[in-house]
Amino acid sequence: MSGTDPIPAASHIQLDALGHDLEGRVVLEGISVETRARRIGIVGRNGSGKSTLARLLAGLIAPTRGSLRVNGCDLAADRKAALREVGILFQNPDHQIIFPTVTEEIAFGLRQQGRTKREAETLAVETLIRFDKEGWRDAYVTTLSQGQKQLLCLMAVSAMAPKLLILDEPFSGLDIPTKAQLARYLGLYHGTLIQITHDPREVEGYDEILWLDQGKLRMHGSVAEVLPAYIEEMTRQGEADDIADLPG
Ligand SMILES: Nc1ncnc2c1ncn2[C@@H]1O[C@H](COP(=O)(O)OP(=O)(O)OP(=O)(O)O)[C@@H](O)[C@H]1O
Repeated sequence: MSGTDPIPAASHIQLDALGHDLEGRVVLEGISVETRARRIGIVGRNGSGKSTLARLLAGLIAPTRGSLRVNGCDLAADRKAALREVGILFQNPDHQIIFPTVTEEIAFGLRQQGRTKREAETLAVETLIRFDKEGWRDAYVTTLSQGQKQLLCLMAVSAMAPKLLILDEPFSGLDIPTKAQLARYLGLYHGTLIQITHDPREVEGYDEILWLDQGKLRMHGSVAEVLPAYIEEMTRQGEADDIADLPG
């Protein structure tokens, strides 16, 4: 990637007694957090509510209870603000990509932000150049590997220049070299980053960690405060056998 984005101010995230139900089940409850940290990790076991919190933070769903603001905006109510403030990368790029070619895919988000067709295409090409991928301009998405598709998603979201980027385990299915390469591209994103993971190693260098446990905020603090306690608890739970338990 050549060139870097200007460094924006850190995002202000405010969650106040946030709760969310899915199909009548409480999935998140009583989450209160205020932070301006630049690198935030959200850790927790499978089913602890991490992806639901990511979707709430991106304004893709509205909270059932409480409130959520990013840079003062209620993103679920203000679609324009959501497109300006937040980008999200999902685990499966096939759930994110909707256009047949690389340039069309990158241009789509820019069109959603209100740019003209010509502006969107110009910015899409500029983004490809910034990532040293100009050769991908007319490539068909079906010809890309999973890692390349994730890079396309990262380019598409970067083109929109969100102040907050949420990663919902986008690299979890990729091999180690592909992961490392994508992490390098990601290192050049200078906005606020929230990474969802169950693997504490992925967020070791982060500023703050939120630990979700069965839909509740178990801990919020520095890496040094939260990760050792999380690892100890995960090790303890690994020695038990709750995999057979079905939700009540
Ligand atoms: N559409 C849905 N309808 C009903 N329940 C759901 C739905 N999506 C998720 N859930 C439930 O909500 C809970 C939290 O799910 P969520 O995907 O947010 O957790 P997660 O921490 O991201 O899990 P994982 O690490 O496995 O992705 C789980 O018990 C899940 O079964």
